[in-house]
Amino acid sequence: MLEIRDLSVRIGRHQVVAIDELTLASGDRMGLVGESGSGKTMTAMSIAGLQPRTATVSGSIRLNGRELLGLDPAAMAEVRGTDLGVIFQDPLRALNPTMRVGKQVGEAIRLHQRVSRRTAREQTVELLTRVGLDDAGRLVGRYPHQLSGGQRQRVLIATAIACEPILLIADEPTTALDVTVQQGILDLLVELSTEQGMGLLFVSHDLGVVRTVTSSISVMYGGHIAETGPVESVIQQPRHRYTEALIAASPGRGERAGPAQHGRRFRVIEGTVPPLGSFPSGCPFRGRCGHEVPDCAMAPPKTGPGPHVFRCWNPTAPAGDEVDARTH
Ligand SMILES: Nc1ncnc2c1ncn2[C@@H]1O[C@H](COP(=O)(O)OP(=O)(O)OP(=O)(O)O)[C@@H](O)[C@H]1O
Repeated sequence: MLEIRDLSVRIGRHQVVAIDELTLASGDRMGLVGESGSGKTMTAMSIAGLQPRTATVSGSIRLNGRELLGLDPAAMAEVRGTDLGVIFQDPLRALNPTMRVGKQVGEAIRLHQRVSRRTAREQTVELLTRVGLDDAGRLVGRYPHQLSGGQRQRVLIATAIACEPILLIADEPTTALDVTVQQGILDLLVELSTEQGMGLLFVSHDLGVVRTVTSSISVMYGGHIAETGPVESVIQQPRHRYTEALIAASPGRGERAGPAQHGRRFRVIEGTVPPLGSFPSGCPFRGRCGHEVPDCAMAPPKTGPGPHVFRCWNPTAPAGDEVDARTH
């Protein structure tokens, strides 16, 4: 459904994206992960034709066989109103502050279907209810600033899926939201993708979040794709040194951070190990910490030889080692 080949994005003399190949099958959900500045957003924006004016994009981006690169802005806007939906981190910026939310969603519906304003209004309420907004009938009359962050993101999702796109690009859609509403939005994206057979390209720096949403991961590093694969095999057996470092930097080895880890215990052990990448994947201290859990979350060191301090998630750790995960 999405086929990217030889994609290059340059800003001035600086090449910020260089992707040989990236593909997504119909209805699949892929996470695009990587540290800040690795080129995730620039890749996502280039697919949607929303890259900065100063950027030069070349190569090939095909959506359902149709080449997107080279389309004029009007044609690209039409693609965004039909086959492609886009949602961003900051819904307040993406929504029109001067227009009631009902009208914004209604316009997105009317872009796609020739229906009367009245029908569009009815469909708007249905759509807002579908994205989990209770009392949609009342919310339609509000302006974006009169909604909470979570409600705004749901409105933006409703706008993006109004045209029943075949691909939804979601760039850090929950990063700006309170942790208590994040999971609801993530669940909604998975649900919509499954129900509508909609592909999802989910951009995030947070492996834990990606793990709960997507089935595959592409790891970006310095504008390149370092590796691609099913989400669990990339996390459990990273092939690229950079992926290992990204996992190490992620709390609980890709597990969700925040309340989900609250109350879990870990032991801190120290030791010297060879430089990153030169020991086999898995825990170099397996056995020494006194437990053998199947998914030992021992994180490899970030760089160089030790000594390194390891945090070992260990559900059977003795009472004395109990630590609140959130404070570490
Ligand atoms: N408008 C811009 N003008 C010039 N350079 C830019 C612009 N936007 C991004 N860049 C550069 O392009 C590179 C890739 O940026 P991009 O925003 O795609 O990274 P990212 O992986 O999405 O990071 P983050 O997670 O912080 O959003 C970086 O080197 C960044 O400095």
